[in-house]
Amino acid sequence: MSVALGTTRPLPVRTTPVGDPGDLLASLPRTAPYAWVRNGEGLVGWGEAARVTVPPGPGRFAWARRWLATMFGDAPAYDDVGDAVRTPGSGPVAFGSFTFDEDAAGSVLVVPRAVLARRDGRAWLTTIGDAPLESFSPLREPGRITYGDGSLSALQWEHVVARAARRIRDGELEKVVLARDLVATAERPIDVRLLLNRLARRYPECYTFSVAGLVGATPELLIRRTGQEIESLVLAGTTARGTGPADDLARGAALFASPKDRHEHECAIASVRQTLAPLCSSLDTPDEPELLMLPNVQHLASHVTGRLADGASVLDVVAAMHPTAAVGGTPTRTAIQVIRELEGMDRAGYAGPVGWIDAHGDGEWGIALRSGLIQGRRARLFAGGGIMGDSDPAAELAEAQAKFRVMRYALEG
Ligand SMILES: C=C(O[C@@H]1C=C(C(=O)O)C=C[C@H]1O)C(=O)O
Repeated sequence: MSVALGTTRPLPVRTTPVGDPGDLLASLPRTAPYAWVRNGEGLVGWGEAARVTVPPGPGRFAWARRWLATMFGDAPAYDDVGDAVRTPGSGPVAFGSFTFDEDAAGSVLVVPRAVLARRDGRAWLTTIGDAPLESFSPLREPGRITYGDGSLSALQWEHVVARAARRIRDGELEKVVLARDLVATAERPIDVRLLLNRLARRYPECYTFSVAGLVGATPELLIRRTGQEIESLVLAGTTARGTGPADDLARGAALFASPKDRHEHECAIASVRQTLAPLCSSLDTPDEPELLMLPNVQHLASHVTGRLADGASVLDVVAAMHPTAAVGGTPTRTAIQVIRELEGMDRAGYAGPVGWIDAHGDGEWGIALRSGLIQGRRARLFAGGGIMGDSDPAAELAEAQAKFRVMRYALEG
């Protein structure tokens, strides 16, 4: 069965099971795709059945929620959204990217015309409308990549870090996350699909994403909602990879024992606990973090699980959580003010929520880290880290450089 999507432009929606589609990312026909993939599972989409720019301001998530209700209806019956698969991510889906700063323009929601998905051995295809789907266009290499400073040079950014650390020592705040940008320019237009393929291959444990030009592979899951169950992976505290297994182990042990990094992590966990607790009937946050080893860095990581007390959608939970202290700071309001004052750049969607939501309010949203904003031949790349009172500017710069490696690899191969 198929029904109308939206009120002004009714379009038929159909979700049907399909055989194993192989590599989801290899199925993308065009260069401006939507993606959310980890370990070969997830959703990819293309085409646009509907797209909206979310107005900035404190009510932006509520606005987005209302827009979704007019598009999908409020908790519709599966038959009413043409959904024969009936699982999180089947039926119509919106991909979204929200700017880090609620006052910045550029948050978007897009309902792709086609979504291909795989989870737990099942695969399905959702289509919206009756027009034929786009045909495949070959992948394009971007050619040579050159890099330039974004808003601040490395040296200027180190000064900014030093100023932030001083303000923390003076007692104005406890933690602030500062980032910088680099501008990459390619010889030819950048084919986002090529970046996605490289990211997913090199960083299978991360969420490889693409929404409206924002592309990356983030290790940080802000929130997953599956019915009443929620999950989050909180990261804060970072060290580089070692020169070999023994060095990795030694660096990991030093990170685990570092009071600066443990304090930084505790700020992030506390902010997540504080925002999730009122929404949950049960919430489990580990007493101690674990080590997450990625190809470029190691992080302190805490896996948080809980059960929602009422019918909050994944976007309601995103609204409550963003920005966590992993990307903002502690206390949140002061940290946001310090970021606005010191960073000297617009973060756009970097460190903002990115992900998808279905018609039943289930979905997965990450924090858009290890990412870049792709526009034609240009890419703005972003990376940063948590600054504490005893932060060493040179070490923070080195940490940001290690994080930039993700997108540099995506561009250069
Ligand atoms: C800010 C970034 O990452 C965040 C900061 C971290 C840290 O300072 O240790 C670790 C993981 C992320 O929560 C980034 O990747 O740009």
